[in-house]
Amino acid sequence: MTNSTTLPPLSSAQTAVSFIDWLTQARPRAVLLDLDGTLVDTVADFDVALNQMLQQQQLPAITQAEIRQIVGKGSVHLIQSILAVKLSQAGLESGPEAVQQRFSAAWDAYLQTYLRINGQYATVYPGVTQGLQTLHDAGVRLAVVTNKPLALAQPLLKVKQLDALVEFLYGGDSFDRKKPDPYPLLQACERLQVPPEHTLMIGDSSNDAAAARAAGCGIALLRYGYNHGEPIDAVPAHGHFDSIIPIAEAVQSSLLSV
Ligand SMILES: O=C(O)COP(=O)(O)O
Ligand SMILES: [Mg+2]
Repeated sequence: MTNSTTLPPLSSAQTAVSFIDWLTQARPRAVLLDLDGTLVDTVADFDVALNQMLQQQQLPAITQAEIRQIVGKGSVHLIQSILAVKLSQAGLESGPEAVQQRFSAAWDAYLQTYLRINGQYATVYPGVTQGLQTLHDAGVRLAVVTNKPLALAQPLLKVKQLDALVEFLYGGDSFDRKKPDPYPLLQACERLQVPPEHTLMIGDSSNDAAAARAAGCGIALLRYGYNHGEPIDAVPAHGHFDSIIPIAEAVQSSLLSV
């Protein structure tokens, strides 16, 4: 079997065929959804919370383009990476010890601001509400599996009125392991009582793809998200899409066909 990292990039035409093939055979009864870069464009919220923290730390500001490259591996990774980059840009010691020294104060400042503004500047991507409604109406079970901490992810889903369509949410701190580890996806499948081979993960990054692949789930990737600043079409998946709507419609059709 070919290793995922050695698979060549798939063209859109190839992935469209392989997605239909996967759907025909899997007829998915559950869909797991990533949050940042998939359901909600959260970069503008991150912008406010991170720059408030950096100002307090007397470090250089961060741009939204830089944020898009770092989001997706959880908040601890986010703060640590940004402290290292900005300490270095300021010409200060930026090794792990220097980062660790500032981490606690930076984390507190970041969370305090984020909790206050959560969802105010972030926007739900076009097609998300309609796509989730289509899946919900087709009887597909929905859950969110994000690397964002629960304390931020839960209120965000509520404020964006996406919580009614989703049965539950696992955050980056729900378990000891987070994506790209398959563990949170496997836990979600177990709770939904749908086996991974009948479950589709919809995400925006190589993290989501790796977790889904290791769990044995199908994987559909969205091109509008972050993917750590790398081109998403180079990440092997069952399909690459510009909106959740065609994904939801294809899932719905696979369940209707005999
Ligand atoms: O790292 C984060 O905070 C967000 O990650 P997500 O893309 O898994 O929602
Ligand atoms: Mg994401």
